[in-house]
Amino acid sequence: MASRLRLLLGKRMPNPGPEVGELKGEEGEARKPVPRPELTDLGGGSEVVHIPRFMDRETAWEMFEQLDKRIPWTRPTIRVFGRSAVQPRDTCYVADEGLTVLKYSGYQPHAHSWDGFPVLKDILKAVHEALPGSYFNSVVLNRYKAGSDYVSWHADDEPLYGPTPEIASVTFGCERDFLLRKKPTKSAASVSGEEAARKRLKISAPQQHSFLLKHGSLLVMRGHTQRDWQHAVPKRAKATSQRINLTFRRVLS
Ligand SMILES: O=C(O)CCC(=O)C(=O)O
Ligand SMILES: [Fe+2]
Repeated sequence: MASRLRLLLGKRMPNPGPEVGELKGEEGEARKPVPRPELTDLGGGSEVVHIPRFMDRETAWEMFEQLDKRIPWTRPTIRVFGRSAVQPRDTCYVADEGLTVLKYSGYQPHAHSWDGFPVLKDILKAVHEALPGSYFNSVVLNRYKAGSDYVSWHADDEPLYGPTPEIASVTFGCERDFLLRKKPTKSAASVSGEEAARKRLKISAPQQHSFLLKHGSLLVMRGHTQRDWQHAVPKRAKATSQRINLTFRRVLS
């Protein structure tokens, strides 16, 4: 499967070329559209790259099946605002040996070895090929059983990823909205009392961006995105089937 994926990915890489549909063959006939990365500059040194057709649908479904069946999914109890709660999605963690341990919301996931999961090695390889110069050594996996599963607003800003983490997110199965919102600035967060009430009226709603993450897509967050922005996959009543998402990260040594 790895070589098939490589072939598919070899055609699409991130030199912004002409728009889809603009390409012409030698005699001027339209050639097959080339899916190109869509870059969103969030400002302040944060950016998002979205490649909706990173993988072809069929390969992505094969991977979905393997991930669904083979990954040792768990639904751990975590701590949110001082309270225990069952995480509203299944999860798993795979990482190189010897890395600093990951801990979030009072939960320290067991770091499984890549060796048990050839499908993850294939996907990691494809991500590395699609993003020359990037390097990932761990992956957080999430499985959303239906639209009632979600991930709430957060940033993946744990110190083990350093000040400017790059996070590459690959999606399989049911499409879901992925939202980004700007963290409140210090000046807006520190105003209080009456003045705050007055000022609050003038403070505009945080900047937001929304991406529809489809089956076989890749979304990359870079630069200061984790420092300055939060992201979420909210509940969606219309999402009736399973979604699996992999976020590849680099733990610094
Ligand atoms: O499921 C997604 O698209 C995002 C998951 C996520 O943000 C995370 O695992 O930190
Ligand atoms: Fe995240």
